[in-house]
Amino acid sequence: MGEAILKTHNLTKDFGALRASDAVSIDLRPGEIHAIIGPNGAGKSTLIAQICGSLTPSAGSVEFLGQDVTRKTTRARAGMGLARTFQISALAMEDSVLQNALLGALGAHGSPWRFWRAAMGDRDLRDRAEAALARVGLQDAMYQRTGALSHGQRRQLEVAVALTLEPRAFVMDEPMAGLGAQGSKTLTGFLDSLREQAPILLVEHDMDAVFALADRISVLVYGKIIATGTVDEIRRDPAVQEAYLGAEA
Ligand SMILES: Nc1ncnc2c1ncn2[C@@H]1O[C@H](COP(=O)(O)OP(=O)(O)OP(=O)(O)O)[C@@H](O)[C@H]1O
Repeated sequence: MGEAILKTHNLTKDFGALRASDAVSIDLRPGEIHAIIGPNGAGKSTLIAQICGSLTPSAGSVEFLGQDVTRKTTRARAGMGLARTFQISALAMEDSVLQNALLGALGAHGSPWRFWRAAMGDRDLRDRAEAALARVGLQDAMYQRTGALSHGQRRQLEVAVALTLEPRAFVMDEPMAGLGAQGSKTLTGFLDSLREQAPILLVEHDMDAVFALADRISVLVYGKIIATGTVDEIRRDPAVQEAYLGAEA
């Protein structure tokens, strides 16, 4: 695997006396799914928020595509191709699937009606939106109301929206949350193929999904990375078993 696309260097975040991220250094390499796991309150969301720019670190830095982006806004990072998905659904439920993909392509969520009318007429944007929908398997649902999609299909649409921006890396926050067993299985298969498009930093509680998908896993406990390795290495690691996986492993 080549040079890392995304890296953190000693990323640290204090909330008063609580150190929620403690000198976290991880990287995301081309073509991989790197999962971050850890018990509730371990600092997974805090870490992702600093990587994406919605939370300022107390110390340390974030590097994306070889650039130090620690001081860049969320929007600037997104513009460079850092695609965050699934944290809060940004989909407009009353709009059609195609409209949502188009608005993503336009980077214009929340823009007035006349903007999207213009977007519908823009062949290039429309091609990009349609290609992204085809990529996630939603080409037949293009004209459906987004609110009528299943939870799993909405996740796929969120990925399509992200794809229209030609992402260089995905950061995914619990994509399996709220999906049933079948939905998780379908989404797992889909994410498996998505890593070729752009590598995925995946925070996920569903261990079946993590073990099925991850090329590498990092285990976060009390804000610190206690181990990084392949699925087998992590399953066998005594410190990980003690701190987190227990009988599950
Ligand atoms: N804005 C904040 N102010 C104060 N403390 C915070 C804040 N955000 C998070 N924390 C604390 O930081 C620690 C890490 O929280 P975080 O939400 O990052 O963990 P997590 O691993 O994402 O948990 P979960 O798996 O439950 O989502 C927790 O002790 C939490 O209470």
